[in-house]
Parts: sequence; C-alpha cells; structure tokens
Amino acid sequence: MKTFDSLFAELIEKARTRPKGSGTVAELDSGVHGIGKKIVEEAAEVWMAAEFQSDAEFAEEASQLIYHLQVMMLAKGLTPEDIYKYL
Ligand SMILES: N=c1c2ncn([C@@H]3O[C@H](COP(=O)(O)OP(=O)(O)OP(=O)(O)O)[C@@H](O)[C@H]3O)c2ncn1[C@@H]1O[C@H](COP(=O)(O)O)[C@@H](O)[C@H]1O
Repeated sequence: MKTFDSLFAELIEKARTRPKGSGTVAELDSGVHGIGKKIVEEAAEVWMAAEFQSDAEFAEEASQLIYHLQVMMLAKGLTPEDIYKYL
C-alpha cells in the first residue's frame, strides 16, 4: 500500500525521468497556477464527498487532494519534512 512518503518518492522520480503519459509531468508543466486550480477543485470534491457521499468516496477524494498537494510541493521544491515541521 502506498503512503504519503512512498507516493512522494514516486512523484520525484516521475519529475526526474519525465516518462511519456505521466499525468504528474503534465500537471507539473501546467505550473503553480494550473496545480493550484486542481487543488481547489479537489478540495471542493473532498467537502462534497464528506457531506453527501460515502466514506469510501470521501477517502478517494482525500487521496486525490493529497496527490495534488504533493505535485504542488514538487513544483515548489518542498519536501515532506518541510511540511511535517508544522504538523
Ligand atoms: N494518486 C494519484 C492521483 N490522484 C489524482 N490524480 C489525478 O487527478 C485527477 C483527478 O480525477 P478527477 O476525476 O477528480 O478529475 P477529473 O477532472 O475527472 O480528471 P482530469 O480531467 O483533471 O484528469 C485524475 O484524473 C488524475 O489525473 C492522480 N494521478 C496520479 N496519482 C498517482 O501518482 C503516481 C504517478 O502517476 P503518473 O504521473 O500519472 O504516472 C501513480 O502512482 C498514480 O497512482
């Protein structure tokens, strides 16, 4: 099972090797503005799922929000440690 850290390590590798067909590479190429829009969109979906949908749907939306946050961390050059120190 993937964790926050193992997904982040996978995304670092995607950014480094830029494989064809990678959604992560495409999202990184959309820049902070494009990634920010995905974060806002997914945050709204997390809220809607929590309020109106099943726990499984909420968990899925939450995973997507975490993914887009990680892409933004990559775009900004931040590591999980940069985030953890504020938890
Ligand atoms: N965990 C994720 C993940 N979560 C969300 N997403 C992306 O976010 C989108 C969210 O889906 P939605 O249905 O909410 O949005 P949508 O508007 O229908 O989708 P789009 O039209 O925006 O693509 C998905 O289409 C994916 O593009 C993810 N993309 C990739 N990963 C993981 O990231 C890793 C690298 O992926 P690639 O870079 O694509 O190889 C792999 O382990 C993937 O499992």
